[in-house]
Amino acid sequence: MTSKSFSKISHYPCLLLTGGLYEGDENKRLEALQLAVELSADFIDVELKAASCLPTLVEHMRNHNSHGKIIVSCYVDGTTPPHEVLLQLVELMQATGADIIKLVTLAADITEIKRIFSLFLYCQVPLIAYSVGERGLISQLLSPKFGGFFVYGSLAGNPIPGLPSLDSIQEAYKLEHVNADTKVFGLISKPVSHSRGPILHNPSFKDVNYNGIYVPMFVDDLKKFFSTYPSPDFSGFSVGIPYKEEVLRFCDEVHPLAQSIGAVNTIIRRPRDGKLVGYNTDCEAAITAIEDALIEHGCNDGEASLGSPLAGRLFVLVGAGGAGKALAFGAKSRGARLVIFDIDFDRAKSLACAVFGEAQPFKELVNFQPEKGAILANATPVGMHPNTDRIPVAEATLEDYRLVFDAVYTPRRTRLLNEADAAGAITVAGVEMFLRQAIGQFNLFTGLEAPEEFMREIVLSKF
Ligand SMILES: O=C1C[C@@](O)(C(=O)O)C[C@@H](O)[C@@H]1O
Repeated sequence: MTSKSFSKISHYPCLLLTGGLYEGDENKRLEALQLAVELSADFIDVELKAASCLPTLVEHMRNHNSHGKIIVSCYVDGTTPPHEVLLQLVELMQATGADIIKLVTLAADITEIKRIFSLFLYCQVPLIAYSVGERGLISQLLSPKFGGFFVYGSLAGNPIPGLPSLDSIQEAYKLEHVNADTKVFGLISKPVSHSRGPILHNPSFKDVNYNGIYVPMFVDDLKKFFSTYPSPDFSGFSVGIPYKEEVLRFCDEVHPLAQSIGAVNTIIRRPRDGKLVGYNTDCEAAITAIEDALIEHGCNDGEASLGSPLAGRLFVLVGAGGAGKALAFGAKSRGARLVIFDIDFDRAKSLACAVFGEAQPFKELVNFQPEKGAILANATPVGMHPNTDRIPVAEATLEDYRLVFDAVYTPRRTRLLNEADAAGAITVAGVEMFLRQAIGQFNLFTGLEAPEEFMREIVLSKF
């Protein structure tokens, strides 16, 4: 059976079974493994390619009264093979007599990971299975939920794409608490590794004793993603760049505020019917952060009697994408007057039209001189890590703004905020919006009240 299934597998065109990086002599390899036995190793990892040495190794273990376990491992080069091929490979590895088997693939798309998760149902010995690469990260982070035997992490100072760091396994993801009942939440974005969401949401779940995990999901194709992971295990999502607008099409229902904004940053899978319901928590997050800062600085004069310190003020918005739309609708709802700039003038015009504002060509931004007391809001990624020396407006124009807000939150203090500060403006950092939108998401994800002080503490100490 073994040789037959091996020949079937090796005929799969993309399946190259590599034997790790070892290129030396097989006897030397066996000697090293035997030495591991003599040193009382708990686990001894043997490449599938070298599995013919197992009888000798097992004999050696018996002679040394070893209680170590043998892991037979295999790295599949290329993209994750089809389900049947993976199953045959698992069978082949089981047939070596391994105590534990370990299968590693390279994920070209996050949807491939479903095939990895399904292996845990079939394998008769403990299984370690994961995909490396940024798109494969959930295979490791969710493996304790689906039945994986071990999670591998990379050492500090030596990051490996797709392997979580050992620190994050404990500190951020708290994988020791993940089990079959854990509800999965994730940030759908591309790129995704910049997000601080996991550092904030996971400890907050723990703080209120909620059995959930929040993971980065590098998604290339929304349609494929939602059709591959329709299970109630995947209970909710944050939505990041570039998907906040496109994702509306995949929601069964959209909250009226998100619908009028035309952008969703939060999705809940409604437990009673499995429907995906979209919300926007960015809007209130950004606008209340700006309002609170104005009030704190005594700027609730003039038309503030209308209910908001933004009422009647000029609100200059740079960027008319997902975050920009949320800011524009929020500012409009508070009675501000909007001027909108976007590199795509048509996009600026259509947003301006929706909020009864004015669109101006992007090239005018460098010379745009606002009236005194205006608000400037950056909703573009300009200035975001790693391009931290960039600034979306000319510095000379900053002195007339009363308040400058930057939606970018990595770094915490952007060049725009530093320059605005120097020019005497009140500044509101993107982390404040990030924190508030996350609090809104937490409430929707869990149905519980978010531990706001605890979350603020994390933002202050870890961001
Ligand atoms: O814009 C953001 C930031 C975010 O995408 C992140 O990077 O964690 C998460 C989203 O919920 C939020 O709307």
